Amino acid sequence: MDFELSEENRAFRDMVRRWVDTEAPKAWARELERNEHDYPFALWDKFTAAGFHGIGIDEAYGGQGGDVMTQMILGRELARSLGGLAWIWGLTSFAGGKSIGVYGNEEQKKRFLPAMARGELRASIGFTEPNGGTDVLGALSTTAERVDGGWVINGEKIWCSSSHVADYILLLARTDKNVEKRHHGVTLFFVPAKQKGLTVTPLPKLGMRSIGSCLVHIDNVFVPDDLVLGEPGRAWYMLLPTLNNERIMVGAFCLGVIDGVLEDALDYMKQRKAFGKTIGSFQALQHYVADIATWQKAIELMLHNTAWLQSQGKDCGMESSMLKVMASDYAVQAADLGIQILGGMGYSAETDMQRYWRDARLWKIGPITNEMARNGIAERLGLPRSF
Ligand SMILES: CC(C)(COP(=O)(O)OP(=O)(O)OC[C@H]1O[C@@H](n2cnc3c(N)ncnc32)[C@H](O)[C@@H]1OP(=O)(O)O)[C@@H](O)C(=O)NCCC(=O)NCCSC(=O)CCS(=O)O
Repeated sequence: MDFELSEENRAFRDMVRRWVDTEAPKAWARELERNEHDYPFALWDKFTAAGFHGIGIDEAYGGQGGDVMTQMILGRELARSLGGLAWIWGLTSFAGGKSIGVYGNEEQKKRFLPAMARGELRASIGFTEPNGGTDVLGALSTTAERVDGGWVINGEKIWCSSSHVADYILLLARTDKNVEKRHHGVTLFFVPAKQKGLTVTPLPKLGMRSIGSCLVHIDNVFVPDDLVLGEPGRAWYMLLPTLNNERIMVGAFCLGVIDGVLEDALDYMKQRKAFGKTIGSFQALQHYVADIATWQKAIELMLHNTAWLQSQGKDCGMESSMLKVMASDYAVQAADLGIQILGGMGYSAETDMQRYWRDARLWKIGPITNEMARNGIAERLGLPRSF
């Protein structure tokens, strides 16, 4: 059994780590995150220059190639400094590159993937609705009605990150109400985000401030047939690998946050003095960092295993939920301890612990609440459905 990354993956990780330290250091990330109303285009452009938007996109379509493992390495390394702003890269990679790459037809791949790889097309997600949250299917009231040459969509979506600057929204809508099960009769559309009938309103929130999470109101929006992804009515089955992929990506981001917390906590403990000693000699604080390092190791192993399962096309529904739950719970706990270790400076906007805490807190809620993810795990263990 080999627990090491391949030589190629190690070289990629080291390259990204160097890139992050020079091009996207923590102090810059702090500034970018703080500016609630300014989407960080400069960061997007740096990702473009580095070729990161092409990671996970097949070379035949202008991408850099790479599988889920490569994406996880990139996600983790970016989040070490950028925290939740790593989603600026991840969103288009997940909602765009991954989705079109997996269930787009040849014409859609040729049309969209090269532009994404070049950083010329931003994608956003429209799954969740205001009255449902995690209960994405139960709350799905956005409908698409068949018309000549396409569909007319009506409804409302919420928490659509970066929709205000997106070119396309990957949108889930009900196209058939007469179905046996509620996950039947739903369809995925790649909706142009700037078109008439779409109203996008950014919502202020606790973390990842500059990313702009939006309410999207959809009023009689026409979408032509060539922007339907996959087979109409069967979107849920297509989506499952991507939903699991998103949970794995969240695991990678949480691990990156833990890396950043541990690095900053150790630096501080080695230089800060109190009661005539460096605080790193205090046993209570040593226990804190020992716990953080233990969580880091456990999540790393789970992340690699789950990403590997998905890269092999194996079922990872339970593992991706387990990873997401454990990684987000521990990332928040780690950042909380990080604040404690830095004391007043941990609470200060001049250091990163508070930013890591605010960003990681989201991942206990989204893309699926940890409570619902645990319900799913229990169900897979053979227990009756609890909701
Ligand atoms: C919580 C839910 C799983 C509950 O779903 P339902 O009760 O409505 O449906 P189920 O009967 O449980 O499942 C239907 C069908 O799918 C299979 N399934 C479900 N989950 C998985 C999985 N993880 N991996 C593989 N297969 C799965 C299940 O076995 C059933 O299959 P059969 O028909 O029996 O064969 C669901 O509502 C859920 O997952 N909710 C979370 C949704 C989510 O992840 N949303 C993403 C939000 S991201 C967003 O909004 C944008 C954020 S951004 O930053 O812009």
